[in-house]
Amino acid sequence: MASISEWYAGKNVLITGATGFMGKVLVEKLLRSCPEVNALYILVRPKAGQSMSERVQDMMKSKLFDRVREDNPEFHQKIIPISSELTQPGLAISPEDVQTLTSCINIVFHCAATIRFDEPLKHALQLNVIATQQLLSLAQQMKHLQAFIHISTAYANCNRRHIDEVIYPPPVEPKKLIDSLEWMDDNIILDITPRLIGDRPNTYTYTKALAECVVQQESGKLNIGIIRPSIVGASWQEPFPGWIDNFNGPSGVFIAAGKGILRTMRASNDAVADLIPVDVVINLTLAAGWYTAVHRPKTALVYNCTTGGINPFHWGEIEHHVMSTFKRNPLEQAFRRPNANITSNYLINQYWILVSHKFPALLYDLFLRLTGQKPQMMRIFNRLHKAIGLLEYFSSQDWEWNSDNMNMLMSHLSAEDRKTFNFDVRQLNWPEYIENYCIGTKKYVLNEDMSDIPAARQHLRKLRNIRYTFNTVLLVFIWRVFIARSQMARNIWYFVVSLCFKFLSYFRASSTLTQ
Ligand SMILES: CCCCCCCCCCCCCCCC(=O)SCCNC(=O)CCNC(=O)[C@H](O)C(C)(C)COP(=O)(O)OP(=O)(O)OC[C@H]1O[C@@H](n2cnc3c(N)ncnc32)[C@H](O)[C@@H]1OP(=O)(O)O
Ligand SMILES: NC(=O)C1=CN([C@@H]2O[C@H](COP(=O)(O)OP(=O)(O)OC[C@H]3O[C@@H](n4cnc5c(N)ncnc54)[C@H](OP(=O)(O)O)[C@@H]3O)[C@@H](O)[C@H]2O)C=CC1
Repeated sequence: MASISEWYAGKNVLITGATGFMGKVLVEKLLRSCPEVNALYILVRPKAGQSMSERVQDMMKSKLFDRVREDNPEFHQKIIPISSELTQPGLAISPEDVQTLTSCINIVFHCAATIRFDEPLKHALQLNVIATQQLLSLAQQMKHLQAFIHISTAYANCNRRHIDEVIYPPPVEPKKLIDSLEWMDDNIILDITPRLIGDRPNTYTYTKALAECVVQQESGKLNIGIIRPSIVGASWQEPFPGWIDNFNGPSGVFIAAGKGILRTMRASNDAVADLIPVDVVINLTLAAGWYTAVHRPKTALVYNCTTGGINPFHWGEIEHHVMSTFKRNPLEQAFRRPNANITSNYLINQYWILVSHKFPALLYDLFLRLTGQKPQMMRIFNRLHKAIGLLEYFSSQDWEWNSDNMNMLMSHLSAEDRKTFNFDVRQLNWPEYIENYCIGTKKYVLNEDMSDIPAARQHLRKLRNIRYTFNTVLLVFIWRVFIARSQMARNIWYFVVSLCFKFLSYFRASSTLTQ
């Protein structure tokens, strides 16, 4: 049987969400490990004043593509951007492009989605569900299509504790919801959203569950695979360790902790931190594409792509390794020395928010005002609290995912494919991974230079001295207020001093006797 890269040789691949975090890694891996692939058609929209082609040019220039560029400087010729806005009817693809896609595509990877937890329901539905529906209709017209791979999330069914590799009944019939929301006013939708999402924490997980159902309903005669990654983090090995380019999920939390801004967060020390490296997810996705096309399973196969059941690591351990990495490799211009703690206790967390977040922010903003600058720290903390508030649901509890299909897929790979498309997370060394992850946020998200680490360490020493000075001043102040003004405090103070004196005299006398 042909190896995975042999199978991709000569194939035309359609990718949605190719400008996103996972999409980019998918494009890079395909070009690097399947160099004979014929063409990658990517659906891209213009954004933030940049045209579609400018965005694709920028993407190809990024560091992520360094290894591909080295192997094949002409790699960009294999990337064919197609203008598309997924929220528009017909995905806003021109009739000529539809013609091209339906006549040549062999495999589709659907990565595009809105992953914002606070997305209004109507928009999340439009992108995560209706766009998926439209893409499936387009796929039905593709004459040479061999597989359709949909990227879902392991948290689509996070209202269950144990999650099997099956498509669960949807919380509501997607078509009925689409029809109802079409005529409803935005304010009414906002009001009924909590009732609709029920025991799911946000519109993201809710619409991703509906999307899985749509994939099942609209699949017709297509060969379908569904990948459900848990919390996707920086790369483990490929194209180089620690690659990450966004603030999503844990990355933003790590950065905020490394900058000394985040001091406390609600999370359970003992809960499994189900992080999965992005290269693992992409290797599994490509292998699943190959398997789906070659073996044509009778029903859509779901792959839970998680680490918790295979090689568990906990939030408490993550906290320890993140802090120790950022102490050794500090971020530039930290606000305070990194010292974040997680706790599952609501009141303790609120106390530390007050003492370690709000109070320093107030002081710093006061300092900024006094020096004629614009106060900004309180605003930053408010945004941070909103973001971590949305993540706490995932860091405070455990889920169990069945991963039989992931194991089954691995057993079908040749020894060579298992190396090239490695998704065996038993080999993952967590402390090393977390260290590379944190360094990756420094290098690739914040674009900080590793050669500036001595200066960053010097800055941390300065912050430590400021803290010591501040604590000393505070102590003297307390002395003045309480000890100097109250007779009882003075008595206690004299009692403590005389006790220390007696202890010292006793210690001196006994050490003279033993000589
Ligand atoms: C040591 C402790 C260990 C414990 C550690 C526990 C970790 C516990 C993780 C659980 C993780 C679950 C993950 C579920 C698994 C999925 O299924 S994955 C899907 C993951 N999705 C996400 O993570 C999306 C979550 N994010 C959101 O929903 C929205 O970004 C938020 C949080 C509501 C914020 O919205 P917003 O205030 O409108 O801000 P947003 O537009 O996103 O960003 C504004 C700007 O701030 C920047 N920014 C965002 N965050 C930051 C930041 N932290 N710092 C600096 N800048 C930032 C952005 O880059 C952006 O810059 P510009 O592009 O404007 O230049
Ligand atoms: N990141 C994670 O931790 C996890 C992600 N997933 C799933 O993986 C997939 C990819 O996620 P990730 O790469 O992190 O997400 P990103 O937000 O990084 O990427 C989303 C992609 O979708 C595209 N997109 C969004 N809206 C539109 C639109 N209206 N028209 C055209 N394209 C659009 C974006 O394009 P543009 O650049 O133009 O905005 C971008 O390419 C998603 O399906 C997500 O649900 C699952 C589990 C965890």
